[in-house]
Amino acid sequence: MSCFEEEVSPVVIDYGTYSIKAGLANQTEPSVEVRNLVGKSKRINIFATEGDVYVGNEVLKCASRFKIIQPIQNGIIVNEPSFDAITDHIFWKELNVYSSAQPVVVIKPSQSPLEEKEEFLCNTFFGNFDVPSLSIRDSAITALFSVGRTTGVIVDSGHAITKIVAIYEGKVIPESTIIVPLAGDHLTEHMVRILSGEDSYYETRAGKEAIRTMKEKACFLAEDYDQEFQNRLKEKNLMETFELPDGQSISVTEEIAQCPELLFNPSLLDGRCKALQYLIEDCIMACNEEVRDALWYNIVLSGGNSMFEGFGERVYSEIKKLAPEGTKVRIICGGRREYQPWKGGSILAKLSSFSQACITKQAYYESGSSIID
Ligand SMILES: Nc1ncnc2c1ncn2[C@@H]1O[C@H](COP(=O)(O)OP(=O)(O)OP(=O)(O)O)[C@@H](O)[C@H]1O
Repeated sequence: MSCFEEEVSPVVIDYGTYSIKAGLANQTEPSVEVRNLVGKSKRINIFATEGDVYVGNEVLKCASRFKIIQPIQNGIIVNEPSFDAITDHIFWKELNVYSSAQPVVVIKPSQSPLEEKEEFLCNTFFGNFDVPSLSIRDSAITALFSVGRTTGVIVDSGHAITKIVAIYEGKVIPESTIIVPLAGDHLTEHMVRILSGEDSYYETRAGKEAIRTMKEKACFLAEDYDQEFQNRLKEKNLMETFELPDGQSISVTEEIAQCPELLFNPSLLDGRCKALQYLIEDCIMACNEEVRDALWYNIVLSGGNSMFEGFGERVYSEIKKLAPEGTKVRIICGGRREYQPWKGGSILAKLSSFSQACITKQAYYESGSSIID
C-alpha cells in the first residue's frame, strides 16, 4: 500500500509593533499582515462572550466603537491575552490552518527580554495552540539571513524603535546593540504636529492614519538636505498635494523631506538621540577591531521606516564620511524591507537542518524551560 501526504510547510510569524506578518514558509512573502491592534467593544452587549474581540485591520474600520489594546508596545509583549487573540486570529481566520499540525517559527518582538519571553512564547504556542514544534528567532539575525549573510550590521528601523546591532557568524555581538526611540511612528507624529495647526482632523486616529499613508508615499530623503532645498526652490516644485481617504486634500511643502531628515539630524526634533550615521559608527566601533572591516562592508537596512526613497543613498553618503580612510563601505538594501525578518525566518524553515533548530512540544514538557538555548 502506498501512502502520500503533502509535506506540511512551517508557519512563520514576525511580531512587530506596527504589524504582525505571517505566512507559510514555502511562500516568498508573508501572505498576511495584521495590525497590532485588539479591540474590545465599549458597548455592553448582552450576547458578548469573553472571546468577543476584534483584531487587527477590523479594529481600524470603526475604531470609535472599541477600547483599543496594542499587545506589543515598543517591541515588547505587554498584554498576553491580546497577544493570544491576534495569534488565534492569524491561525484560524487569516491562514486557515490547524496550529496543531504546523511547526512554527516565531520572530520575537525586537526588544523582548530573552529568557522570560521565550518561556512565555513556549507556554503560549505549546499550551494554548498545541503546535508540534517551535523555533524562536531574533529579528535582527533573520533580517541579515534574508540577504544571504551571517555577518553584518543590521539597521532595523520599524515603527516604535530603531535597533542597530552587529552580528558575527550568526551570533549577535551584545555590546554592539543600540536601541533608540525614534522610528516610523515618531515621524508620523511629527507630521501630525506640523499639519494639525491647519485641521484638528489630523489628530484623530483616522487623521493620523491618513498622514501615515501620505508620509509613506510622499516623503523622501535628500542625499544633501540643504542642497536639495536650494534645487527645489529654484525649480519651484516644492509643493505636493495629496488626496486623503475622507476626500479632503492636503498640501505639503518642505515637510516631505524634513520628516525623514529627523533620523539623520534629530536636533530638528528634540535631539532625543544621536543621528543614525553616528549610531551605526558607535555600533561598529563597539566590536573587536578584527571584525570591523566586515561590518563596514555589510551594513544591511531593514524595517518599514527604511523604505523612504533615497534612504540607502543617504546612509551610504553619511557612512562614507565616517568610516576610517581606505575602508570599503557597502549598504545592502533589499526590496520590501519591512518583510525582511519574516523572509529570513522562512529561509531558515526551509533548511534541511530546520527540525534540529526546533524545540518539540514533547521535549519542552519533558525538560521544561532549560531546553531553550
Ligand atoms: N514606504 C514607506 N516609507 C516610509 N515609511 C514606511 C513605508 N512603509 C512603511 N513605513 C513605516 O514603517 C513602520 C512599520 O515598519 P515595520 O513593519 O518594520 O515595523 P514593526 O516591525 O511592526 O515595528 P517595530 O520594529 O518597531 O516593532 C510604520 O511606521 C510605517 O509608517
